[in-house]
Amino acid sequence: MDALTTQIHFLASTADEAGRKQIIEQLRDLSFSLEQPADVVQRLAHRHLEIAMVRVGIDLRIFELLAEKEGEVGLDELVRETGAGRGLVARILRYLLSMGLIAEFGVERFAATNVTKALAGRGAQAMIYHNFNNLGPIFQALPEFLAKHKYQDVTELTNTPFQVAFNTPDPVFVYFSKHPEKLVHFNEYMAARRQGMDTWLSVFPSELVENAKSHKEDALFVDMGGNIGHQCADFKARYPEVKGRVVLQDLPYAIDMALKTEGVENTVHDIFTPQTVKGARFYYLRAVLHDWPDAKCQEILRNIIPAMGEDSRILLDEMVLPETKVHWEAAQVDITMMVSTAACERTRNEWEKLLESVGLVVEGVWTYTPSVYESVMLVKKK
Ligand SMILES: C[S@@+](CC[C@H](N)C(=O)[O-])C[C@H]1O[C@@H](n2cnc3c(N)ncnc32)[C@H](O)[C@@H]1O
Repeated sequence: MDALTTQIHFLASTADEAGRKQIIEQLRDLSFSLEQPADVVQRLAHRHLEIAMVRVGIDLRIFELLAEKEGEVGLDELVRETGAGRGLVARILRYLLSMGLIAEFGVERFAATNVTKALAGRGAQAMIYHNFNNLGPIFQALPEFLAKHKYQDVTELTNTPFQVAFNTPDPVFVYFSKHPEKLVHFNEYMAARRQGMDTWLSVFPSELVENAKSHKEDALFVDMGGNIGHQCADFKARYPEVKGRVVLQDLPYAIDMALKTEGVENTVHDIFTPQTVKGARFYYLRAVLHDWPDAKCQEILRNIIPAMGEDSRILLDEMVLPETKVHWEAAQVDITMMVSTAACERTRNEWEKLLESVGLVVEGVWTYTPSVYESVMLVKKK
């Protein structure tokens, strides 16, 4: 077994990202194939507990305390640093260890693993908080919601498990506009989620940006629904010399928190109103259309088209799902979109149909993540 493990570690260390993910999937399937029915139940039935305990670990800074040290950390030190009860800390550590989230070196001696270090990161922590605090109650409401609606497609923005969970008639973004404090973690996660990883900027042909015939006063890049402006900042950093305005657009609650990046204009704009920046080279929307059902996407796109000049292109930075064998990371985001905004992730066919319905066509697609199929689509008027 040890020799096999060494070999697998070697294979993974020499594989590219797609290969590494494939190894993880094969090992998962191998592990599942060894399970008896009782193992399956034990693995699945306590899934809620895992994220609750990870949140507790984050609240107590356990992952950071372990990750900050090079070597082992004793139970007494963790008790002292967290200020929590000794018995409680010991039980939390026992659970985290049993789930493979930290390492143990003998009695009451603990250390960080690569998983611990990941959970010590701000972006990962923000995602855990958002999923536990905001998505948790929605997932809890899902089974009864579906039963009540006789398992029909979820298509109405104001009739999803989200409204049940948050006891509101408002659609998600209206609700969060009124409760911006609930989105702090989400915004932080959105900003951090691709740090150090490939983004659309890694795969999109740079000549299409560099050859833009922009003047200083023309708009080069308009990031619609750009949240707090991390994509604008990345774009500016990647193309510091290219002339043209870089404009961030979002709702007031996001713009109020926006980064102040030199050369980026932070502006309030509602995607359901006509685009006011005319003739921009690129209207960029990342993970925006996946928040909306088709009819709403059509509305968003129809509000951009009149502003487009001959050279204008829409850049959709979204998942493009394959027709078969969708990876679980993508499938879980698809369900998350359904339960909160009656929206979905789309296949290439579905994207093309949606775009065609408003007179747009896909000119090119560049994919930059193997498991979630994140891709940038270059879109023009027909
Ligand atoms: C899933 S987030 C994506 C954020 C950003 N594009 C990214 O990829 O990091 C969707 C964004 O759409 C924004 N949004 C929602 N409704 C909007 C509206 N009516 N007008 C403008 N922005 C909106 C939200 O505030 C949020 O920042």
